[in-house]
Amino acid sequence: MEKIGVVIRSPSIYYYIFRPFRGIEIDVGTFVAVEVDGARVLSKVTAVRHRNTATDPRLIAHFDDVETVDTVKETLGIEDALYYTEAKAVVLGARRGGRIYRPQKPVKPLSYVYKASKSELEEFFAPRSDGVYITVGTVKGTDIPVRIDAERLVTHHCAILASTGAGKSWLAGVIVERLSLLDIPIIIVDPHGEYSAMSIPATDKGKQVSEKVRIYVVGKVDVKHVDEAFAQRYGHPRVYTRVGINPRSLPPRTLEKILADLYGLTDAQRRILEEGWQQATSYGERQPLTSVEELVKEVLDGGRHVAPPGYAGEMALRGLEGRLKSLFYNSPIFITMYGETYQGEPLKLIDPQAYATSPNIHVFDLSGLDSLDQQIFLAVLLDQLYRLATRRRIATTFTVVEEAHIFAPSSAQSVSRSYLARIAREGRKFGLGLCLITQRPAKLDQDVASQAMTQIFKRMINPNDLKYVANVAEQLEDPRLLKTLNEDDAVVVGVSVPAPLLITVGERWTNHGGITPRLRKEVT
Ligand SMILES: Nc1ncnc2c1ncn2[C@@H]1O[C@H](COP(=O)(O)OP(=O)(O)OP(=O)(O)O)[C@@H](O)[C@H]1O
Repeated sequence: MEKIGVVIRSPSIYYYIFRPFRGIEIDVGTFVAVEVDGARVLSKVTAVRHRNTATDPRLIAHFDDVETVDTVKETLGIEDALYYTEAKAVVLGARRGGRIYRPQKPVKPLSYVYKASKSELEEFFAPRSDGVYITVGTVKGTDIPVRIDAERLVTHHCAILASTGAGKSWLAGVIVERLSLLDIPIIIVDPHGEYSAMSIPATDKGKQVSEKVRIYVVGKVDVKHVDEAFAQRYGHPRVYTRVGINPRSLPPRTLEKILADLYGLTDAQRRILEEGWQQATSYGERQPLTSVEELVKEVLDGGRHVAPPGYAGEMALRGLEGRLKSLFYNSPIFITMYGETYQGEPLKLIDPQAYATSPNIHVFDLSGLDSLDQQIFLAVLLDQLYRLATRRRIATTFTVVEEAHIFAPSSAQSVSRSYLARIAREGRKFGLGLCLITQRPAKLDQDVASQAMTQIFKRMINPNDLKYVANVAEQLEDPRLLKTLNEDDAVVVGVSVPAPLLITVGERWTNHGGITPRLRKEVT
C-alpha cells in the first residue's frame, strides 16, 4: 500500500490534517486511508492548502514583477522551502460486514496516510446484500457506481435542492427511471409540464421505462401549444388522459379555507357550510359525481337548519350558494357534471388508488393551471392517497413534487401544505414516500423539509439558500462546495448512502424535457 502522507494533527474523531509527502499531488475529493486500531479507515480529502511557515506573506507582496518572482523562485530555489501543503481529510469509516463502522477515537498523529485502492473503495461503497439499490451515477472522479438504498430513499423521503438550471429535474428523472424498473408506483406532480418527455425513450433501456409512463393533463385548460412543441421535438403526438376532481372530494377545512381566502365567509356561512358539506359528502368512499347545481342544493338543504332565522339566514344561504358555484365553475380542475368534456376530450375523475397500485410512472401535467388550482389539486390527491394508505389499500408509492416551495411554503399560505406535511411526517409508516424538489430551499416549509432523510444537493448560489443549507444539513462538510458544482455533479447525504458522497449523475434513459434554450446568434 502506497504511503502518501503523515497525519499532523487530529482535532476530533471526524477529521484529521495530514501532510502529503513530497511529489504527491492531492486534490479535494481524493479518497485516502489511515489505520485506527489495526482497521483501515477510509477518509475523503475536503480541503487542501499551502502553508507558509518560513516567511511573512507580506514579503511576497513586495515581489511586484516577473523578474523578481523568477529570481526568487529559480535563482534562490526556495519555493519548496517556503511552503508546505496540508490536507484535511474527513473520516468516512470502515466497512465491517454489511455496516459502516466509524472509529470513536481520533487518528493518531504520525500515522501514515495511504492512497485508497480501487478495490477498497468498491468494497466500501458496495451495497448490503439484503437491500434493494438503484445506481444513480458514479463517485466523482472514479468509475465506482453510486448505489442508493431504494427502500430508504423512497419511504424515508428525499429532497433535491439546487438553484434553477442546476440539473434537478434531470436527476429526478434518473431516480424515477431506476425506481420504475423496481415496479414501484410513481406519481410526478409536474407544474411545468416537463416530465411528459419521459414517454419518449432515449436509450434501449429507456424503452422499458417509457412504456410505463402515463400522462394526465389536469383540468379544462388549453394545452395545444405544449402538444405542438412536443410533437415537433419528438415527432410523436403527446398521448394523455384529461382528468379533474369531483368537488365532493374536497376536505371540508380546505374548502372553507379556499372560500374564505377567495371571497370571504361570514360566521353564518361557515356554520351552514360545515353542516351542509358533511351532509353532502356522507356517501362513504366513492362520492357520487353530480352536477354542481345538485351538489350546492344538497349543501344548502343540509345546512339550512343552522342558518339564522329570517332574512339574514336567506342572505347567508344565497351568499354561500354564489361562492360555491363561483369556485366550482371558475376553477378548471373541477368536473361540474357527469360526462363533462373539454375541447371534445372526456374528463375522467382522478383515481389515486389505481395510480398507487399500478407499477407505472403517473405524470400530472399542471402547467395550464394557476398556482391556487395546482395547490387544490395536490391537496385532494395527497388527502386521498393518505386515506388509502392508512387503510393499506395501496403499494409503496413514490410521489415526486416539483417546486415544493410553492406547495409547502415556509411563510406564505398554501392549501396543500398540511397535506404534504402529514405525508412527510407519517407517510413512512404507510409506504408513502415523497421526493421534494425545490430551487429555493430556504422558502420550503421546515417541518416538511426536515423529514427528508436523504438530501441531494446540486449547484446552489443564492446566499440565503446556502446559509439555510449550512444550518440544516449537518452532514454537508462545507456548503461552499455547492457553488462550484457542475450540472452533472451532486452531493448526496443521508440514510440511503453509506457516507456523504460527491457524485457524477448518470445518463438519462428517457428524454429530458427541461432543456435550457440557447441563444441562437451572436450579436455583431
Ligand atoms: N447530469 C447531467 N448531464 C448532462 N446534462 C445535464 C445533466 N443535468 C442537467 N443537465 C442539463 O442542464 C440543463 C438544466 O437541467 P434541469 O432542467 O434538470 O435543471 P433544473 O434544476 O431542473 O432547472 P429548473 O429549476 O429550471 O427546473 C438542461 O439543459 C439539462 O439538459
